[in-house]
Amino acid sequence: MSAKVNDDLLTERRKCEFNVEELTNYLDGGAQATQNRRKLEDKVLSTKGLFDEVPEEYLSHKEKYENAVRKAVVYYKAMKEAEDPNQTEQERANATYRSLLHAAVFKDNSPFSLHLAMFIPAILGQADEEQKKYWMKRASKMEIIGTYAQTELGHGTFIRGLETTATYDPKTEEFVLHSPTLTAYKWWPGSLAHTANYCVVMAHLYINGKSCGIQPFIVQFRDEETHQPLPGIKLGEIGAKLGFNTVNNGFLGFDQHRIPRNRMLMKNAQVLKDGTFKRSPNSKLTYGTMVYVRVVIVNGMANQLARAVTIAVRYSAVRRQSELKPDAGEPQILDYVTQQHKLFIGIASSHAFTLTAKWLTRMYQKVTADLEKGNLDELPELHAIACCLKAVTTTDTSVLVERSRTSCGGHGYMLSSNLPQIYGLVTAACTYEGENTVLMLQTARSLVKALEQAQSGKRLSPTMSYLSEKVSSRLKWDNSIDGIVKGFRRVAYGKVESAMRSMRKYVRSGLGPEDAWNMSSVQLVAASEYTSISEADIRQLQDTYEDLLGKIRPNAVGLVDAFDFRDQILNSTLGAYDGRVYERLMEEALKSPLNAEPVNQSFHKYLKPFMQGKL
Ligand SMILES: CCCCCCCCCCCCCCCCCCCCCC(=O)SCCNC(=O)CCNC(=O)[C@H](O)C(C)(C)COP(=O)(O)OP(=O)(O)OC[C@H]1O[C@@H](n2cnc3c(N)ncnc32)[C@H](O)[C@@H]1OP(=O)(O)O
Ligand SMILES: Cc1cc2nc3c(=O)[nH]c(=O)nc-3n(C[C@H](O)[C@H](O)[C@H](O)COP(=O)(O)OP(=O)(O)OC[C@H]3O[C@@H](n4cnc5c(N)ncnc54)[C@H](O)[C@@H]3O)c2cc1C
Repeated sequence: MSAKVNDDLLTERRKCEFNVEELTNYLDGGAQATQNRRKLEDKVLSTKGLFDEVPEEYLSHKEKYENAVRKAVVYYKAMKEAEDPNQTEQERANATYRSLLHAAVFKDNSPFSLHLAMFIPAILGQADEEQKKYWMKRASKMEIIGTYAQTELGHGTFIRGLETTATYDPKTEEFVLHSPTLTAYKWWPGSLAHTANYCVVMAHLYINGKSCGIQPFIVQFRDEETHQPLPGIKLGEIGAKLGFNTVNNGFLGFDQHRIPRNRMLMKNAQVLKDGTFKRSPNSKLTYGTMVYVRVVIVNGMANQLARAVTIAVRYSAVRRQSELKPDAGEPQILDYVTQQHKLFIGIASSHAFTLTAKWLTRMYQKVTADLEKGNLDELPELHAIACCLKAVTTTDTSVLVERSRTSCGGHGYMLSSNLPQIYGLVTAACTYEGENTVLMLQTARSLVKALEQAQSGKRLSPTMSYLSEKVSSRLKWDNSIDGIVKGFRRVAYGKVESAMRSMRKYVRSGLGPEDAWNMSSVQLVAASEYTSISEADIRQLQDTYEDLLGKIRPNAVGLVDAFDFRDQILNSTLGAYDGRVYERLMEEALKSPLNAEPVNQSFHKYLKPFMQGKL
């Protein structure tokens, strides 16, 4: 088949009104960063053995995992070999995140994800200097593979309810890890089942029968040579899931398993040899790894959303369907304004999330640097904002990826489009690292507090200051960017204020504060808007919006080209740069194992006897 680029895509690219490369450079952080990223992609993607001969989706559960481990090893080595010693670690990480290189290798996700995304960050954030030096030497070279084991069968959200115990034995200077009940089993950690041999375990520390809160421990659970589970360890895989099937999520139980004292990660709280417990300056510092990952997730969502809309926009430029005007031929489906509405929000949101992620990362770096100096002032605000942005970006991305999928009609339902798998990946993020409703309620908690402070005349931090603005009852609507931002602030203020009024009403009616909170929690998460925007304002806004869709239309393909994803990274029959959608759908269909023989054996075994009444 010819490698000619689809004519419609060629026309779209000619129509584009802006410099695509310039936008790509902006997203990468400069022209040099774009060149470096492309060099990295060239090197890694030319590695032998990195790709599947049989599409991942035709493998069994076990084969998928084994194949993913094979590829993870090749990929990790290729990444190491491609490292440019002249780049900083941050520059290398930026290039890796931006390109989504691992998506070329795994349609699902890597069995090493947790080692990189949580085990290493947990050591960096929770270990003291000596521990960090020792463990990072091994973990950074992957001499050991680790995961983060917090969630249990009975508790994920409520960390203080975790049942795994770590009881200090001063006689032997050891901790005894134990799972007293079935619900105490660790349940969910990625890589845990068959990949990792170490993990950071979050367990309830007891010294002399006294609770010392939830603390992190580094635990070896498989032999480094034989990979057999160690004595006192019960281990397995949790089974098939909507996605994440190559991540190897597992369960883990302890039966009086002993570990040396220095395996408690002691940056924040410490246990001395004699059993003296030294408290952390703030018990929530133990939750630091989660805060870090919530920050990283925002950037991850921006990139995954960009990938999904790239596929859907290119497909929508190639696909022609129905009639808009009689005898004018079938239009590209991208000409339907409803299609533009479905997809252009995805492009815009991806850019918004990218900018938000940059801002949030800077805030995270500042607060972390302050923490190192013993200043914890901005930790609560970082927590509140990271919770909210993680929840909002994962929820929106899930909706927008699913919309991208359905916007491709039937072909979007094919696994070969890769849209269902992208959905599987992003919707998982609505649950992991803190279930979204729970995280929104954490943010609501600090908003209510801030409003109370504003009402008592206290100064608020810049991110919350809109709660102290004098709000007139009738907002004069203004369609400029500033006006829209003001409108959003007004709506946000109205939501917090109405939720608070509702809580006060419940308290006056005799409910305790916790019950009043629960009764008002729907409002706290997404209160009906007490906004004073009128119907006429909305109509005007809608006109502006439709006008903007028309302005974006000629640039839509350019905008997604600017994300600059390689075909291998899109990994999709519908989204490739050349737009050979139909050819690719047929090529992929022919790879189905059911097409290997003209008559399937089930005909002779079942169908024929059934149809001939002999069964
Ligand atoms: C080669 C290079 C390659 C590079 C590649 C690199 C990797 C690529 C990376 C790519 C990107 C994507 C990654 C993909 C892979 C990921 C895979 C999946 C990972 C999934 C892992 C997980 O899924 S792992 C488990 C997460 N599990 C949770 O997430 C539990 C949520 N549950 C809670 O987090 C707490 O349970 C909850 C609710 C706060 C209540 O905690 P609680 O009950 O103790 O506290 P209360 O509610 O009582 O609150 C009391 C006061 O504490 C305050 N506070 C609470 N937390 C605070 C905090 N953190 N900091 C400060 N303050 C805090 C609060 O604001 C109150 O303040 P106040 O009193 O002043 O109002
Ligand atoms: C793909 C995937 C990978 C994961 N990887 C890991 C890992 O590597 N390591 C690890 O330790 N864990 C991991 N997890 C577990 C994950 O962190 C938890 O599932 C998550 O924190 C949610 O907890 P839960 O399952 O207990 O949900 P629950 O808290 O039981 O949530 C169920 C419902 O109850 C509601 N709810 C709960 N509490 C409240 C409340 N206070 N107020 C209002 N509503 C509430 C929730 O909103 C939700 O609707 C993973 C999960 C997934 C899906």
